[in-house]
Amino acid sequence: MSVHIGAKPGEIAERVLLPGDPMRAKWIAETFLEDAVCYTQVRGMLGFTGTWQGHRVSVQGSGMGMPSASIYTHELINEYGVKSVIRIGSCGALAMDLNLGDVVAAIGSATDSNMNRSRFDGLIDYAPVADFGLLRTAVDVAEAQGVPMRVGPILAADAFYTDRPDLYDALALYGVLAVEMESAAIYTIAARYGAKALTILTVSDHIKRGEAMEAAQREQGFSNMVRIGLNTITAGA
Ligand SMILES: O=P(O)(O)O[C@H]1O[C@H](CO)[C@@H](O)[C@H]1O
Ligand SMILES: O=c1cc[nH]c(=O)[nH]1
Repeated sequence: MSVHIGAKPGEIAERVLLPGDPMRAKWIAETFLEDAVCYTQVRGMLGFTGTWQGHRVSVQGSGMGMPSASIYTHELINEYGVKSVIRIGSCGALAMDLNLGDVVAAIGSATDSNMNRSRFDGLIDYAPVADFGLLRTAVDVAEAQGVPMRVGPILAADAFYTDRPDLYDALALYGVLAVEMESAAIYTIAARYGAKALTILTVSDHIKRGEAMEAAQREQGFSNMVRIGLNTITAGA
């Protein structure tokens, strides 16, 4: 096992979906995967391996925020040989033409996190971006599924509750679609260690309009996103 994942060598697939919420990992494993087996319960951050249409896939909770997501991304790639990860998350929309339940793929991720500033001594504003191949596949998969998927930049924020909504307004002026809390770290760590990463999100809240999804809406919206994630990560397998 690694420090934070209780799997034995070989128990985790090379392709991993990464929801923030460990209970979403359980729901995905139980709802979509065949023969799913739980390989870790360390800190309650559940992980499962099963098959999707005959292809081996794992789904691992990554927690909330970049410090937590960094730990899981680092250990999956460096301790378990994971080659590609797709974050499957919820987000708050900034763009006025996004609605609750819409699916967003993050081409790149602005961040207010200090993690990358300290990596580059504050001298470079590194641009965390999605793997182009995964993104291109996801666009094709979403189209084939008939699910409209918006592709654009997002913000990975350290704080869920912000004192600076004016900064969100400014980011929206620059085309930033939505806010979540992990993508910049996942993109950066995947790039650093030679793995592929993508973030696909469902709009659970509209930050500017003050709207939030009902529980029933979440399940349907999240199902579209999970199928896009599974079909994308197993494409060409
Ligand atoms: O739905 P998940 O994947 O947890 O993602 C979003 O939800 C959490 C905040 O409620 C943060 O982790 C944010 O990024
Ligand atoms: O508003 C939101 C909704 C989901 N996730 C976030 O980080 N913010």
